[in-house]
Amino acid sequence: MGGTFDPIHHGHLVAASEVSTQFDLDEVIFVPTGQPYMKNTVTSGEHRYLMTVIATASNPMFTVSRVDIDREGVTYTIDTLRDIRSERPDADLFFITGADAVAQILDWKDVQQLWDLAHFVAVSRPGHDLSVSGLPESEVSLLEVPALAISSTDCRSRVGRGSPVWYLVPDGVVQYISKHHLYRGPASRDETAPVEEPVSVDQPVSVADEPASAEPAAPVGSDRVSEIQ
Ligand SMILES: Nc1ncnc2c1ncn2[C@@H]1O[C@H](COP(=O)(O)OP(=O)(O)OP(=O)(O)O)[C@@H](O)[C@H]1O
Ligand SMILES: O=C(O)c1ccc[n+]([C@@H]2O[C@H](COP(=O)([O-])O)[C@@H](O)[C@H]2O)c1
Repeated sequence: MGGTFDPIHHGHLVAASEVSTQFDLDEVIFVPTGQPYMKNTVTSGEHRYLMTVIATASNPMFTVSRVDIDREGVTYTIDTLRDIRSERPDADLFFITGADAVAQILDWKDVQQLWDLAHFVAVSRPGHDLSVSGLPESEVSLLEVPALAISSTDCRSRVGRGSPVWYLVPDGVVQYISKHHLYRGPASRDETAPVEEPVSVDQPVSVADEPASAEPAAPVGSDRVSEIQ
């Protein structure tokens, strides 16, 4: 599953879990993009990679690949799939994508060659039509997944204006965002969103200031999570 993951949220995780079950996958590899195509990334690849590691650590079937963040230049899925293929020459590869992303797929780089490298699974997403016309049925499967109206844009915007992101993203990711002061600057805010309490860049933001009773216990995770946090 490729994505900017800025930050990774439960919409990504539920989609991956559903596809994994429905298609009887052995592993789901989350691949954070390097420099995403036509998208302004506000957070470094390393932060996005580590948040993805934290979010997936409790599921032994979930792994995270650095192939895109370690490759220079714009990330294209053709390169992602070639790299993953060279690491796993005998695997049947599936590429998981959401309804919004798959709507653009016919414009992706070398799209005809993409079909040879993987089978694509497009999942439903609130606010986006999954019945995209023109997609080759033999190459792209469509799957309805539980509807979670969560987006990374909204998560960044919420942090920027001091609203909680608990339960939208995994607990460890909330803690990582707070500890590393992510998404506090003006560039992270969605100017169309209602501003509840404007915060200045210097002002502490409330993700770290939830009432003690609202603070969940430390997330389940492996040693690598406590090391990187
Ligand atoms: N809530 C969701 N339900 C289903 N699929 C999703 C959901 N959120 C994201 N996806 C899919 O996951 C992949 C990675 O998404 P991405 O990292 O760009 O997150 P995003 O929430 O769309 O981010 P942003 O708001 O910054 O555009 C894309 O294929 C996207 O369509
Ligand atoms: O290959 C392309 O031309 C291409 C163009 C746009 C997006 N993608 C991939 O689609 C995935 C989801 O992208 P995004 O921007 O929604 O996070 C991610 O893995 C991107 O690298 C790929």
